[in-house]
Amino acid sequence: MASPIVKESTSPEERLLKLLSEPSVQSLLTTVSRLPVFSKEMALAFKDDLDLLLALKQLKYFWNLPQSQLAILLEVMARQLEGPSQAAPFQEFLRVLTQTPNHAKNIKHLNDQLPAEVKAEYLRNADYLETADSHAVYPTSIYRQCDGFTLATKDASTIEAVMSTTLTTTIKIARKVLEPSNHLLYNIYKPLGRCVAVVDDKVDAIYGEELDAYFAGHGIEFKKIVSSGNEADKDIRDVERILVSLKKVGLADPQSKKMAPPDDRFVVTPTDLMISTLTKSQNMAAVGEVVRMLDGVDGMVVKYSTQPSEALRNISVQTAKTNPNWAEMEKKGATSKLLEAGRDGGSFCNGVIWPLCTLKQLVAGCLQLWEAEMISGQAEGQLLQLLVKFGRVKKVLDIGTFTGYSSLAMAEALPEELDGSAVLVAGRQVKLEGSGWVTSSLFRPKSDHYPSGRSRSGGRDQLAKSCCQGDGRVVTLERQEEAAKMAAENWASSPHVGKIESRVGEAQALLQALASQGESFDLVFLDVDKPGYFALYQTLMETGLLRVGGLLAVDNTM
Ligand SMILES: C[S@@+](CC[C@H](N)C(=O)[O-])C[C@H]1O[C@@H](n2cnc3c(N)ncnc32)[C@H](O)[C@@H]1O
Repeated sequence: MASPIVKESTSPEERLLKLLSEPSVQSLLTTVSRLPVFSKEMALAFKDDLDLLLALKQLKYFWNLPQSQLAILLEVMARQLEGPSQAAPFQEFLRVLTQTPNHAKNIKHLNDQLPAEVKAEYLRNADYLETADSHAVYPTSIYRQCDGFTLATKDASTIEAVMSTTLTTTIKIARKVLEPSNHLLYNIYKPLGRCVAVVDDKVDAIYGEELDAYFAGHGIEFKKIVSSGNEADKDIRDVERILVSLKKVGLADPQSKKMAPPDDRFVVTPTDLMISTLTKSQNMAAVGEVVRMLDGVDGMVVKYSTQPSEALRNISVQTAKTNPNWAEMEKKGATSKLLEAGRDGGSFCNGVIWPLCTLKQLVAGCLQLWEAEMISGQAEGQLLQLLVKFGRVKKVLDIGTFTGYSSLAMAEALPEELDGSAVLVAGRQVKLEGSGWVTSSLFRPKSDHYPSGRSRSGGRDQLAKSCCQGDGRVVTLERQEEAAKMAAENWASSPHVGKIESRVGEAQALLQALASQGESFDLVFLDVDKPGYFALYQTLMETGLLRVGGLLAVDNTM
């Protein structure tokens, strides 16, 4: 069995592939994978060689075992069946294999590198096991086996189910386990890459240093969770504390993976806030259930609410994709300030672009993505559209443009026809009565709007005015020139672009200017820096910018 692994001229991985391609090894592995290794019969059959029984119990799962663990198990097999001399080559092979970066990767990952006929044979076995003994190819743990079956009446009004779980464990009583030459712990933890140990403070006081030295000496990451060894402290709270510590080092029940560790949770939305508060609570079982429910809310809303237009979807995608530019621009001095979420930390934004950038990426602390999170997105966009339609709104003030999502969402819901002199059509073209087609780039904002300083012809001005000051209109305010620019690019492909007028500057100053022009709006959407809300609210009320009977929607207030 050992011959393929002793050819020292080839890499350990190549030797392992050779070993797996050996007909006798392939036959051994596929046969063992089909054995009922946890059964009483099997235990009794190997009662005189428990080391072999233990190796077989694990070898059954060879497909999902780390490469180095397979090497260890084959060494045990060789030793138990053929004697120490046959096992020796495996020890040397294990030494070189564990120095390769991939030794902790599962055997099934080698699949594609195997010769075609060998690979086909392993896959045939995996296919067979998938139905005959699915746990053998999809184990949740190699120490646990679950089974069950259900019977149902034809109309499924009665269902009878039987379920079982079988656990197996190995207890070894050994001396000098922490001596560097003792491989008992090494054989278990080296293939896994790390060891997490729960020890009481007495054990830590006596053996702590030796434990540290053993794992450090073997190059195995070691995490120690020390708890009180006093009898008086051993109650359910101690168990909970240990479980929380295990979760912190990344050992959680795979079923509860969605419950992000509290320290990592990036708090953005009110839902996040609830989740992070709950996960810090003590009663983890009940809390876990609630957290999972809350965690699913955003996804559910996105999935089941009306889907956004292509143009709005593109804004989400573009914002996520181009957002890293913000930090770059900040470095180059192209923006004067980072957007408010990064500065005051008090901004709550909607997490609707989560499908595009995962929470993990956000947690990675990358400010750029944090900023991308400021987009209002699908759920809020739909609500804003609903408000516009139900309120028969014609004039909207959008305070906080960012990359233009809320402006376009509301523009889409506004009445289509403007003032009769121009009709918006798909794409970027408009038809003037008595004239040909003209592109909507003619709807260039006024010089104090974004983008500023471009030349305009009188006719174009008139057209821009007639469209922007027609029945359906969104005026949107943004302090960041770059954000406003991005928004303008995002709207460009929408047939509703002509309804949007972008103004760049501090919201308070822009509001005063609008008020002095005698403007008033049916709907105001306030979505800027949260500490500034109250002053802006006062201006809106005192200047009449929000018409009597108008509607004020304020983001992130719940
Ligand atoms: C939460 S985002 C707006 C999101 C946007 N409504 C959407 O639908 O995607 C807030 C935006 O307001 C801008 N902003 C924050 N405080 C401002 C202020 N005082 N005046 C003008 N703009 C401001 C920020 O630069 C940022 O782009």
